[in-house]
Amino acid sequence: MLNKKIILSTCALNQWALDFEGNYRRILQSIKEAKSKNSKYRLGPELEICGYGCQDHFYESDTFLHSWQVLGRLLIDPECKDILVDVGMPVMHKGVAYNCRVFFLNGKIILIRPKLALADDENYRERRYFTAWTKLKQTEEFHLPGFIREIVGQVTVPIGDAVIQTNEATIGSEICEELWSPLSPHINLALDGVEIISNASGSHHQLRKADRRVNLIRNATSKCGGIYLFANQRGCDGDRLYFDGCVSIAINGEFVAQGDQFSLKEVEVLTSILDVEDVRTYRNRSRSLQIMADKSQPYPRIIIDFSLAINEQLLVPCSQPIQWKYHSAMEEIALGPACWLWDYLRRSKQGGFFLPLSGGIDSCSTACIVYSMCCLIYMEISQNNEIVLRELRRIVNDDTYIPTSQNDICSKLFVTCYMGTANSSEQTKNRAKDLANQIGSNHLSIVIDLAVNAVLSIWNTTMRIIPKFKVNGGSEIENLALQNIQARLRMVISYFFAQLSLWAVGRPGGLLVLGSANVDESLRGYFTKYDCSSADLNPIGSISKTDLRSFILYCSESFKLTSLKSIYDAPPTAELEPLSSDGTIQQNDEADMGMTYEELSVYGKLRKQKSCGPYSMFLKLLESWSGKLTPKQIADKVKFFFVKYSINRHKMTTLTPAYFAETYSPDDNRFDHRPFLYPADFTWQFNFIDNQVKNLI
Ligand SMILES: Nc1ncnc2c1ncn2[C@@H]1O[C@H](COP(=O)(O)OP(=O)(O)OC[C@H]2O[C@@H]([n+]3cccc(C(=O)O)c3)[C@H](O)[C@@H]2O)[C@@H](O)[C@H]1O
Ligand SMILES: Nc1ncnc2c1ncn2[C@@H]1O[C@H](COP(=O)(O)OP(=O)(O)OP(=O)(O)O)[C@@H](O)[C@H]1O
Ligand SMILES: NC(=O)CC[C@H](N)C(=O)O
Repeated sequence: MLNKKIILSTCALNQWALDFEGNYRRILQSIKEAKSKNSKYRLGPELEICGYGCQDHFYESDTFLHSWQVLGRLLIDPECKDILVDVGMPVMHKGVAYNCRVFFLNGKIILIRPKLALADDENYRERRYFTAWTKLKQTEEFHLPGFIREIVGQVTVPIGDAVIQTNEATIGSEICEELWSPLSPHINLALDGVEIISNASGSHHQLRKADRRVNLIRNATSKCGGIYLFANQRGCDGDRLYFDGCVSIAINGEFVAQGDQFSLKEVEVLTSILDVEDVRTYRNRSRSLQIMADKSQPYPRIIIDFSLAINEQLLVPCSQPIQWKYHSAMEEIALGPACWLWDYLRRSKQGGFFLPLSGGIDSCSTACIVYSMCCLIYMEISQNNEIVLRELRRIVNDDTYIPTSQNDICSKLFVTCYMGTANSSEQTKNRAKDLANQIGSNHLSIVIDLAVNAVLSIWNTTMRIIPKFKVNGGSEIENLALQNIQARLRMVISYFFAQLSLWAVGRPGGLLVLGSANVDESLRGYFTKYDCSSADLNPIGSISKTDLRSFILYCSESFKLTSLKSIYDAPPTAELEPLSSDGTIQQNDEADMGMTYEELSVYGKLRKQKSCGPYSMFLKLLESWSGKLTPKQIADKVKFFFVKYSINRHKMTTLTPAYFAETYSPDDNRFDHRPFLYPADFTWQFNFIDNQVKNLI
């Protein structure tokens, strides 16, 4: 009986750069799962064999060799038969490295399809390692490595911009960035009658980005018709990025399957049953498409005698359209960094986290993210996720451990520590303690004055001149030095406690130190270099204070952490200067910085997202602030920001590796490449602004 219903699968895999063994295991599992659902085609993420984030390891011939070896194992595996498999790996052809898809079926390689448009902006550097294939709609012969020739019995296979024609439908690739680029291949593929477009991605999480992906896929398939499969990596594959799954299947502008964005599952396979005739009918109803399709130049077609349909499926209904469900930005902050921390923790083989908890917004947000990680672990274990339970048992060094709640997990994985000095208040100490009690962390409250005084007496006995706080008559430089020694000693003490805390309770290993400097503090340089923020990892390093404040409110409601209410209401303070005689806090972040966090957020976005130098920032703010401030006041604010930003830019070179979450991130290691020695008086730029101000008076 004529049957045009086909079964297709896509997947999200938690791959890890250079973990060939684990990557192989996850790929194989996804193929088995796809087959168990009767699927005839399985698509996986970009560069899934070696992991997307190998970076400069793509210069190493080993990375290519081991990728071929993994492919070889897949080719001979009986589990990989009777299904068209589409895997991602780097391939070198005539001495040129390409980022490729390799299609294989029943032990034979069908096609190697290199990426046409490489990702090179923001966090991506693909052109550093790969070359884009520019020979559109052309193929060449690829000479297979010797040990692969022996497995497949082929000497060469086609490499290039071709499509695969099965018995029912034609499949074409559009690899990740190709969807985001202006001349996306899906247009030409659709015009040439390709019904199935498969997108293998290595696409990272960014707050509020999911809808861009969804819109791109929806637009592509509603304009051109077609079935679209989106595969993606998920998890931390060894760097600051979190790849966020969101795999999906769409047809003719509607989604029929949606995968998780954040999850601790290592393998997720989505399968749909779709009718190819629906694509043809949809396209046939668009006259303009038909006229353009008539003129289309054909792709080279690799024809295989293979059916994507199975007859028994005739009575099974096709997958139906679904409404795409988005996470709110606050849920994204709670879930993305939590999943990233879990991957980092288990892969680093450490015993948990240590957090200096001050009772302020930033360190409390970090604590909430760790708590969110514990909730996810508990949920997975409750749903019988054996891998997560096995990993947790290994981390807590107890083969029989069965967690009773998220708080129970928190008590094993998380040490929080309030480190008071003479300048700390009872209020912040109690806030830290209350939050720790509610999340169940193993909380310490220590006093570090002994250490501060020890350093001061070394100075005093050596130099015989005693520095004083400003309130006691000291100068600016004395005041800063006395603050910085407290902050920096907290860092030294944190690492010491992190190293010994598990030893003290008879557990092996150590803890990872968490830092909690936010974007605005980093941008303004309002933190001490190598203080408590110089940690192993920072989950909130690319999130602004304004987003974190909303996050604290969100957590107080969704995790029922009532102690967060008073943390939200308290004005941010460093508590590094003396309290008043009645114990109240004198220091205030915004007064110290000379600007509000709200203003900083605006400057941060204009500087990075809108690429504003001093003059264009002045112009933009003139538009939005002119009702409440004079041009001179706006100019002064802009100049003040740029001076503070530029004299502190050197601090970005030592920033703790942070979860990448936002495009206003100032992280100079990957995302925001700028000098760290600036002509901070910006004479030319500021004079120009001043002249404009004169014209406006
Ligand atoms: N261009 C440049 N390239 C490389 N290094 C440069 C440099 N300019 C100065 N430096 C060096 O930088 C160092 C000064 O920077 P740093 O030691 O950070 O000290 P600094 O920036 O002077 O002071 C730290 C600031 O952070 C504030 N703060 C607020 C809230 C919390 C915390 C906290 O830590 O908990 C701190 C504190 O109130 C103070 O305003 C000096 O060693 C100086 O020589
Ligand atoms: N008393 C303290 N005990 C433990 N850690 C502290 C203490 N004070 C500061 N820290 C650590 O140093 C980091 C930087 O301090 P900072 O005052 O900038 O931030 P915060 O207290 O978390 O938040 P806020 O800016 O809202 O006060 C904190 O995030 C925290 O990890
Ligand atoms: N790997 C890629 O090609 C990434 C493409 C795209 N810019 C993204 O962020 O998803």
